[in-house]
Amino acid sequence: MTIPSPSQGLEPLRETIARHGLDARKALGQHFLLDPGITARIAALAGDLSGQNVVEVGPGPGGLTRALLDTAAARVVAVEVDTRAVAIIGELAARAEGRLEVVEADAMRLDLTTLCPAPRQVIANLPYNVGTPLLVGWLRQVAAWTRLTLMFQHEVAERICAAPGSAHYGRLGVLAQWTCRCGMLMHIPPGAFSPPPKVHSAVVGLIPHADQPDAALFRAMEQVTAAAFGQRRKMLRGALKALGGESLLAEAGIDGSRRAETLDIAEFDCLARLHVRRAAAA
Ligand SMILES: C[S@@+](CC[C@H](N)C(=O)[O-])C[C@H]1O[C@@H](n2cnc3c(N)ncnc32)[C@H](O)[C@@H]1O
Repeated sequence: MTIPSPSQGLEPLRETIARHGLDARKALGQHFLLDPGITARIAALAGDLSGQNVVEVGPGPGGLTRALLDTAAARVVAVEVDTRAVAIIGELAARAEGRLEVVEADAMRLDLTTLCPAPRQVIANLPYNVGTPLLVGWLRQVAAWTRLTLMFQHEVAERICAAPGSAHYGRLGVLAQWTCRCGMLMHIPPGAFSPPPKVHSAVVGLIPHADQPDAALFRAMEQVTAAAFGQRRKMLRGALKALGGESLLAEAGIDGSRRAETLDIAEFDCLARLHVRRAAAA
């Protein structure tokens, strides 16, 4: 016997969108995925979701939400700021036998970890305009998540996964790779979306490391990377002047004439730990 999937028998997404007047708004970064083949592939990239609670940010008309309900996830909590989309997800929730909850809120102002107990994951096709600040916020307490499977514009995905020495390597990549194992999982061309964006997109997977920095160390890493990459053409002894410059670098065993993009994650880790220790001793 085949068990019907929760999304079987639902009206096509284009009809749902038209019925609710959900014309895409640029200010909300609305580019919708309507192809169930693509949304199923994204849901599959998150791995086995049995027993996991999933937070989806920005479900829009619910294409990815439908795919998530078709997995073994225990529960899906969808956070959406657009009232029109909230109404659509509310209809879907009414058919989902308690497995879907919709929260009308701005994800930038919400602590997502309060929405469901662990084990939990974030899976989302993020609005381009707030994707980076949302990710940095989640990295601050990333131990709360089993995994994050997130779609960004392709250039942001490249920055998250960039290796030292590459053109895309910078603050975002250091923060992400310092706290998580990061991988580029899937490329998605503009034509897959309605309406199509001007840029390509990519799905990134982030699996938190077992050891995580405390809040003070994370703040120190934000300060060190902001200073180092804020003036990336400068030698580190100049760029890190306000944080101790040559003396900090000498204690870390790093040549002050190097530039930020040549430092690997372990070297940045060393600088952040020294910065915390020096700040505590001051
Ligand atoms: C790129 S669309 C993705 C929609 C849907 N997940 C899909 O794949 O078709 C981004 C969604 O995020 C929502 N959104 C934008 N800013 C948001 C915010 N600050 N908090 C919550 N949702 C937001 C938009 O309304 C939109 O539904």
